[in-house]
Amino acid sequence: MQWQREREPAVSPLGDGQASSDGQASSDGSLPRWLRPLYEAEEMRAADAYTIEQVSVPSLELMERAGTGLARVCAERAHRDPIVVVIGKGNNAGDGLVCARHLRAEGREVEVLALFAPEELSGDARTNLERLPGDRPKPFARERLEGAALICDALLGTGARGAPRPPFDAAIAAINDSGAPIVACDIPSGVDATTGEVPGAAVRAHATATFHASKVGLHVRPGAEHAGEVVEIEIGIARDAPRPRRCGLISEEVARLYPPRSRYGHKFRTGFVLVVGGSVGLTGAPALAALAAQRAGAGYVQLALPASVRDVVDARLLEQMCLAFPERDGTHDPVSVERLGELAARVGCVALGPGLGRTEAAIAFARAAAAALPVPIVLDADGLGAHAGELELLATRRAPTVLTPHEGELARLLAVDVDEVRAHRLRSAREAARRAQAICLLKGDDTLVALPDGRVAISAGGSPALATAGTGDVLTGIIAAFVARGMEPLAATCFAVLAHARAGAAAARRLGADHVIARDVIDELPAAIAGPGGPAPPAEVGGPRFPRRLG
Ligand SMILES: NC(=O)C1=CN([C@@H]2O[C@H](COP(=O)(O)OP(=O)(O)OC[C@H]3O[C@@H](n4cnc5c(N)ncnc54)[C@H](O)[C@@H]3O)[C@@H](O)[C@H]2O)[C@H](O)CC1
Ligand SMILES: [K+]
Repeated sequence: MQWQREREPAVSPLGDGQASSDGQASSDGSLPRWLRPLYEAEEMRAADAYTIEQVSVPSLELMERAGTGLARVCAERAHRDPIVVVIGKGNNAGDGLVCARHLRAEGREVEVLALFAPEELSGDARTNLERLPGDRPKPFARERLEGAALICDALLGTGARGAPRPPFDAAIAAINDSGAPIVACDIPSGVDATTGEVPGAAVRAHATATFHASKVGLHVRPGAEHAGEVVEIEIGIARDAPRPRRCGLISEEVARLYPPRSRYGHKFRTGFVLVVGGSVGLTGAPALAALAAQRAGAGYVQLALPASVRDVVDARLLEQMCLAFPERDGTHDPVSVERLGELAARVGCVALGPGLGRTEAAIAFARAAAAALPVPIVLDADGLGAHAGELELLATRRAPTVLTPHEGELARLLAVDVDEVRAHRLRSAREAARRAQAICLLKGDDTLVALPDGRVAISAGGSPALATAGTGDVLTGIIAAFVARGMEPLAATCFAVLAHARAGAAAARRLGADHVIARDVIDELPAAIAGPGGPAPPAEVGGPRFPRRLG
């Protein structure tokens, strides 16, 4: 298995192994089927233009459907009147005007507040201004929001670039200050639809009615925190219009790629994981990663530990094999890399880094081990720290690499400030993936899984209970197990993110989100991996196999 590089056979980390059997496009740079496509602004514009030009659907018709759906979402959420629709001057404003017309037609009291004079509106928006029955829009003023039962934000949509300029910024602040429920038209004004970045003022919506399909920016923080509930509105975009190629939401369908256990498999073949880490005082992390790997389906799990901590870890683990390795300053000695390489030859995946420590020896060891190991690795925790500012070192590896940083670790890897990563999560994850020629998983409720070619899988999240110590080690163990079982690295990483989130949510339901600890997440893994339908054993392991008698 190799990364796609010049001069090397093109084997995509997206899962060509499944491409033929599952019919999943991947090697051509499109998204696999188990990612639910998310649109960037430019991709949505292209799909829009295709529908208008190739299928001859008038742009006004698309706007009509968009505004009709938006009105439904507003009506559902406004339990009294008046509803206030605030408009800018582009097509987003046009959708808002259609929405206002439909709400008035239903007998709702609707006030339209405009930032611009009618002659400044775009063509379709102006047409819909002319079609608006009743009162004309009033110039926007903060006081006019007082008493609003609901505000519809139709200021800026996918056509916006950069921080909202005056007068948008002040209007956005006033909308947020009003205290009224807010429904955003397509995207909360101020959120970048392509990146989820929020470079200035941005509306904090309770719900977003987004047209055709969801946008990237509604699922990546900080934009995701502004979106509220996301409602997709069908507007009749042509079926064969260009589809997104860069980002998608990890869907339940990825679970189908989890390989069934063969009746004839022995413990090594059902997934052999080696956890390399541990140091004096840091023994829990490798133990958690190892336990998680085995619960996630690895048939055999070994731990390579510095000699003096071996017995400590061994006393906690029954099913996993703990090996003692040469030690320096309480952690692994770089001299042991050669032995590690020999050991790893039979291994399906190495989890490198949990509890390794940050001494000079640890750093030298992690770098040498990552460079030398000829098998897939998941690099976590101190294994990542050892590569701070040196991501390029990983690009020469000959087998897949998965990096699993949180924002602070990614900042150190890229040698930038953590605020920079926080504000540009997509860009940062892509940058690390490109420089390391690796999969870069950036943790968060909106976990991002970036590939070197810029494609990104995004987690739908929903598991705040995972914000507790040790859950990162658990995630590392799950990824390692899935890779060791033979899943392609991207599918393995994404399914691990999904299973981890499901397990965290299940543990929270059982114990309360504040009381979940990492071990509880491991306990929930079997059900989380099996999914809502329960485990699906392949026919060949469906029960005892007795010979059938004829006659
Ligand atoms: N298929 C669809 O999804 C459909 C979408 N529709 C709606 O159209 C908008 C996109 O419309 P567009 O006219 O391209 O852009 P906007 O309405 O977002 O506004 C652009 C407008 O704002 C100015 N501008 C840009 N950036 C800034 C800034 N930072 N500060 C201030 N002003 C800015 C720019 O100059 C323009 O004048 C989409 O979101 C949907 O709501 C269709 O109606 C139906 C099909
Ligand atoms: K908007």
